[in-house]
Amino acid sequence: MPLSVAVSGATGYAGGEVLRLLSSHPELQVSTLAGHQSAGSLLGEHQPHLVRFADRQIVATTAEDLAGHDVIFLALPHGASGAIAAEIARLSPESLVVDLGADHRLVSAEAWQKFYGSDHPGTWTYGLPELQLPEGKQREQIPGTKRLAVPGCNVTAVTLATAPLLAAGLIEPDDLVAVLANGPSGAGKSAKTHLLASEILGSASPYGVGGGHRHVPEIEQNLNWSVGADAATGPVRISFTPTLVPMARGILATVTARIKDGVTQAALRAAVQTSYGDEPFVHLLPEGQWPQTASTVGANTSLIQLALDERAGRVVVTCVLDNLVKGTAGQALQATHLALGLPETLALPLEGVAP
Ligand SMILES: NC(=O)C1=CN([C@@H]2O[C@H](COP(=O)(O)OP(=O)(O)OC[C@H]3O[C@@H](n4cnc5c(N)ncnc54)[C@H](OP(=O)(O)O)[C@@H]3O)[C@@H](O)[C@H]2O)C=CC1
Ligand SMILES: CC(=O)N[C@@H](CCC(=O)OP(=O)(O)O)C(=O)O
Repeated sequence: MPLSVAVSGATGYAGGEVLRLLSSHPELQVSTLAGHQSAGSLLGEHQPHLVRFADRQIVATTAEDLAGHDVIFLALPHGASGAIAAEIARLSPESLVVDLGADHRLVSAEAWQKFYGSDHPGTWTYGLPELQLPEGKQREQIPGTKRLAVPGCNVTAVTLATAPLLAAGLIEPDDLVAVLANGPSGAGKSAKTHLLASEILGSASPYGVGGGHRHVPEIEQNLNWSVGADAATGPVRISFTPTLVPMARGILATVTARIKDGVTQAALRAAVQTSYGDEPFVHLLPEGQWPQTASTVGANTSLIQLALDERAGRVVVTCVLDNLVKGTAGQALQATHLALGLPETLALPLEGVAP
């Protein structure tokens, strides 16, 4: 018998993508769709592409309505999942709760307070299966967990690009620079002036510049883990600059790092290939072939390439993914499978829809 699922944030980009991926899932069946302002309306009014769910009514997001399902996806704005998750824990402790927002990702309460400006809601099992740790992968922490905190698109792309090189000791941890091209869907569906078509078409603009973006502590946390250091006080330092560009979906992350003396291109490639060679969703491309965001649209796939810039003494690593799939909903479903003991790749698309 399929497991029952509730999806909150069903009218949003992330919740909608969870629904798309669940629409023909063999083991998980969507029972409840929850929203906020849309409560009482039909999903088809908000997500016309999700035809199988078009006539399903949206309920308000309450712990009572979400409790009792085997799996509960929380795709809510930052800060909204902490309170409802606490209520769900009381009403429905056996449910697997999967948070697609940031509320339960950070270990450091101090970092949460500084970058999100509220009390720390807590720390759950981190849902990035391919994260390279000094020994093994983050995947090993996930089976059996009842609480999953799934990282978002920026953090996933930068972490996947960098962790294998750090874990292998090939790059300096305190001199990392990441510049990203980001599609506006990463900012969600709710109306924002800077995301109007008239603002983004034919233009590119940086944001969160100068170390202030809330993803800095999360990236540093993950990369500190990759070298076996404390999440908040470890040696990793990154300069992180995202850039809004006119493509609906996608992330292109370019990370550069100072290499340690004597490190070769072959050693850099070997570290990434060793880490991801057996991974279904993360792929190092053949030498000289550079990844394009279009190749991952709709897929739970991340593509990576690197080159040694000998004159600069730095490695350049690029990583692309679809922010709504490997950067959110696909990753959430992948980690959910691991938590439930289902096959990790179930119902997750590997191929994109380019062009
Ligand atoms: N977009 C992306 O690429 C990524 C998003 N995420 C994370 O996923 C989460 C959702 O993002 P996204 O889907 O993009 O956002 P959207 O703005 O597209 O959707 C937000 C959803 O949350 C609902 N909602 C709004 N306020 C509340 C509230 N107070 N209580 C309950 N529900 C509420 C909305 O319902 P209604 O429409 O009915 O008001 C809507 O369904 C965020 O935490 C985001 O950081 C993570 C990685 C990438
Ligand atoms: C274009 C844009 O604004 N993108 C978002 C990406 C959001 C994301 O990665 O989600 P989480 O915040 O849940 O991690 C940003 O840079 O903040």
